[in-house]
Amino acid sequence: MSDHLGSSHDEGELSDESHRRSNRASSSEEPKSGGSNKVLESKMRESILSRLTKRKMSESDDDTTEQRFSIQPKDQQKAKEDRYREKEREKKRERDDRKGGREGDVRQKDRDIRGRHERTGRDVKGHEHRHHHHRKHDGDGHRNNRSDSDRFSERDRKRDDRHRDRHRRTSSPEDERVHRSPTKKPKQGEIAEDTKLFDRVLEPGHKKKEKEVLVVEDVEMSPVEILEEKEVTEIVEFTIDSPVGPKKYSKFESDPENDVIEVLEENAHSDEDVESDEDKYTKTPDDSEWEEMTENEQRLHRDAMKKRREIRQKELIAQLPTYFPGLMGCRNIDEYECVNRVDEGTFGVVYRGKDKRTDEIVALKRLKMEREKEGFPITALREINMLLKAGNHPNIVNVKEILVGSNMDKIYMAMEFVEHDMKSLLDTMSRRNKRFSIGEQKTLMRQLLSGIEHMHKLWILHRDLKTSNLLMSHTGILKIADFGLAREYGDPLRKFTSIVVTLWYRSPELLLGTRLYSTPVDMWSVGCIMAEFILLKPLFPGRGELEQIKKIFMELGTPTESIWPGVSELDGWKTLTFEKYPYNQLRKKFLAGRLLNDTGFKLLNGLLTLDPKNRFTATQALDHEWFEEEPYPVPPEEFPTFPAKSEQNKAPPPGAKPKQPENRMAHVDPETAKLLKQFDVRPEQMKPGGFSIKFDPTRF
Ligand SMILES: Nc1ncnc2c1ncn2[C@@H]1O[C@H](COP(=O)(O)OP(=O)(O)OP(=O)(O)O)[C@@H](O)[C@H]1O
Repeated sequence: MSDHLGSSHDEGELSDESHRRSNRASSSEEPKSGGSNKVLESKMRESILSRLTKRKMSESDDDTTEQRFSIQPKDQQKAKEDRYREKEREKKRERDDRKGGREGDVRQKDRDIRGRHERTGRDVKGHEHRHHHHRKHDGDGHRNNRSDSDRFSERDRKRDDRHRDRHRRTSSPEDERVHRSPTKKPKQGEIAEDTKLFDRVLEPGHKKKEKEVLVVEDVEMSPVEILEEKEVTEIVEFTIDSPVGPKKYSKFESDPENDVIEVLEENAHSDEDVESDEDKYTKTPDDSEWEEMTENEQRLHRDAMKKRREIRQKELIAQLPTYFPGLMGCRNIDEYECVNRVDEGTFGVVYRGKDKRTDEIVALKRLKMEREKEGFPITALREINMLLKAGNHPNIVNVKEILVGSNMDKIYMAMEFVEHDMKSLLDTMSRRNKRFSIGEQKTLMRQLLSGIEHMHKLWILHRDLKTSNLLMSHTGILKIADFGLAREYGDPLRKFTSIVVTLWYRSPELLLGTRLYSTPVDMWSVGCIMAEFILLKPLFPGRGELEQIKKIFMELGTPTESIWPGVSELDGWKTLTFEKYPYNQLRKKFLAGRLLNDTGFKLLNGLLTLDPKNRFTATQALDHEWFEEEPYPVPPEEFPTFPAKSEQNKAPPPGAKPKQPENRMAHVDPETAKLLKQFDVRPEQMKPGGFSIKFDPTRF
């Protein structure tokens, strides 16, 4: 052997040189003829032999350690194969010994096989080749050793020791890190390399390492070479256990559990310096190994698998996203039937709807979304938010739910339906030359102030109080609606826009451009509304901001620093010059006390105070003596009832024949007709009482 190696070594040096030359030739020059090909072939052969020799010299004198090249002397190859067969038989006998009862059969089988081969003159190469292939693919040898150290033959141990020494000499520190099991100490009779296959699987950098695998040019696969080759780093296939049995993953397949397994294995062993008996069984055996195991080993494996499954379960649970149980889904608008359209304001269309489940009548306000390009409009969000916050009061309209339409740009707010809006009511009364009694005025004012006091206590500014945003039920209950401009305010005040509140109800400080304002802006509006309750028409119907402020100063007098400290600091005051109007002409508007007595006027004056700091708060107004004197506020239920405009387009009584329904439908465009049908609105409901139900399919 050493002779052979020595000569090979010499040859190898020469071969190396010729190999280099042949490489240059093959890379830069095309072979000119068949003769040169032969020369190249022989040079390559020499080169290979030289590499083989070098390797053998540097690594070991054991012929079984260098097995990757099949170009070997035939007798040497034969000798190896014989040794391999013998060793296999030995192992088989050991296994059979353990199995006891099966010993005789196996030996007989072994004899049979040997006899058969002798008879046929064939060696067991085919079989061994398959076996080698199998081993290469699943790291069988490693697992056999790991699962039962007794299976090591004396020879195996010696060889592994040699191999370990060699590996230590040749491998880089990084390789050592990769090959050494970070969590296990090798047991006596068990070598560290035994764990390396799975260590590589579990090693976070193993995939990277795979790329560094030495490519072995096997011209002819030898069964011996792979058995002995402990340095094979290419993991072609590995297994993970599952409750239904081992599962195989090719390295080329995506392994969904791979990452988890890595973590689990690390976790499972990180705090264990000493390998416990159980650890040996955490690696899943393949089918044949499983069959070879004793019952006890199988039980230990099952326990270990169970433990691993539990850890894996915990890991997976820890990866689940946070669940937010507070969010409820919205019902669809289909759950309601549209009875009729009530009105359209600046921010939305309001419909009268009926809950199909409960028959409850509600107001469905469709929030305007179409101008919103990015996400849910902030105005709609504010309105929902503020109403949900403040709506739990008898004088604030109550929101029942939020509904979605056919898509996300159709959002509806279902509110309690309130039959009248104050503006329409006042118009009707004015037309009919009717007025609220003083008791009724007091009732209305007390309800309004009560709702506002509640709102302000919640730090909410309405910022759009006006008669059209006040609703009145058949039972005389006033409700504040339309929180589309409502905002939460704080202390200290934040700057808000001054372009809020419908002009006629806008306070002088807003008109003069202040951005630091608070509840007094609402109280000014309340003063305007109180006057409108009495007069049945707006108090300051300006046609523009300038006219609006002028009208106010004409009635209440142009303020000075002594009347309103700080007025001269306001932007509007600085830029405009106002005519000096004499102090407070308002009383004249109320027919010198016939429409409002002195006490009532004091309240009105307190609300319409120019200086916001001196303006009445809702609580001050509620405590005003006007409410304490006669005539007292009337109970709401004694309020007169009025025909509600929003209900005027009722369906005729059941059984009544619709007048020319076909003709009416004929004038409706197909889309509107479809909607009418969908929302159960009969054609005769379309134009009653001067009301026109105009469905806009693009909006609803
Ligand atoms: N809960 C309700 N019950 C009955 N009718 C209602 C209800 N809410 C609103 N309405 C009617 O719809 C009209 C418009 O409603 P709302 O004021 O909320 O909409 P808007 O678009 O904010 O209008 P604007 O800002 O122009 O006043 C009201 O004037 C009232 O007639």
